[in-house]
Amino acid sequence: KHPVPKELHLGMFEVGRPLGKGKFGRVYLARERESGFVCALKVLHKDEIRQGRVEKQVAREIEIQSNLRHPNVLRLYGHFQDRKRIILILEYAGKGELFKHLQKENRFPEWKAAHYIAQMASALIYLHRKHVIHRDIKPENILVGLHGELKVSDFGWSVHAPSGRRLTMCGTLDYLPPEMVDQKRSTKPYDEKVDLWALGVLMYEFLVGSAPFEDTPIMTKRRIAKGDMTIPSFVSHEATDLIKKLLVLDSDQRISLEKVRQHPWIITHCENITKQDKS
Ligand SMILES: CS(=O)(=O)NCc1cccc(-c2cn3c(Cl)cnc3c(Nc3ccc(N4CCOCC4)cc3)n2)c1
Repeated sequence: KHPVPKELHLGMFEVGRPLGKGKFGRVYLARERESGFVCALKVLHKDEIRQGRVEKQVAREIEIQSNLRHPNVLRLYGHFQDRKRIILILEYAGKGELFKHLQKENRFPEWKAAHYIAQMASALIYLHRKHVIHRDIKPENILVGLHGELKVSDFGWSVHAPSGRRLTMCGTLDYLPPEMVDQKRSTKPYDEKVDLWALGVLMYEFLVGSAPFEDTPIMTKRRIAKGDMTIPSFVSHEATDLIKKLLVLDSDQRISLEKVRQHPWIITHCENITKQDKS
């Protein structure tokens, strides 16, 4: 067993391999000495946070995520800091980034996509009850637990894989709802219904393997504002029906999360999930 270099020990933790790295820091596998508890440590560098002028956002994201308890929301157990760094103690998601799984499989079979969408609907129902709007639902911000369960993981901090990610990734427009794309038209900046639109984009991407409005940045904005997308014929009628009820330009007309969970497409594929999880 190779000794972990001294400087990597953060007091009570033994720090393991890096899991991912990005703009504001790296994520490491770690184990808490006393208990042997395995977790992930996200190390944020204070000077980079200061440069990025995102101190308030970091505080808010920590505040939000530490108060959340849901099987499909990645836990933030705590955080601590030393002179140079802020370290977040996060739940370890045993199967890594959903984005990687989607990339490898191209697109998911309908039963798997339905299970994932049902879990996302449960997570969003929980978040919206706590008045948290995720605002950034996309495969890159979702991790997979050891038993294949989804974990909404990014409350403001996207961590990028060491390996190449989709170029459009940083600041992709694909998931933006019309009310945020089309400034003049937007009466209210946005409310929790932006997560419903994003859930529709996510469902489309799971089933088709690409986002519904994927195009050049200019064209993507135009197509989102018009809801200009085509659903391939290999997508089932029930799935097509649900996508169309989520990707509705008028946010007030979008299907509710409760109705998503009761939709025939979800029911036929997730007999047990919806009954079990009444949270
Ligand atoms: C190439 S990749 O799949 O490793 N992606 C790199 C990457 C980028 C950003 C954040 C993470 C990340 C963050 N995590 C947090 Cl926060 C909690 N658990 C994880 C967490 N867990 C994790 C669990 C397993 C794996 N493996 C599984 C076997 O195949 C190689 C990847 C990776 C990450 N990963 C990983």
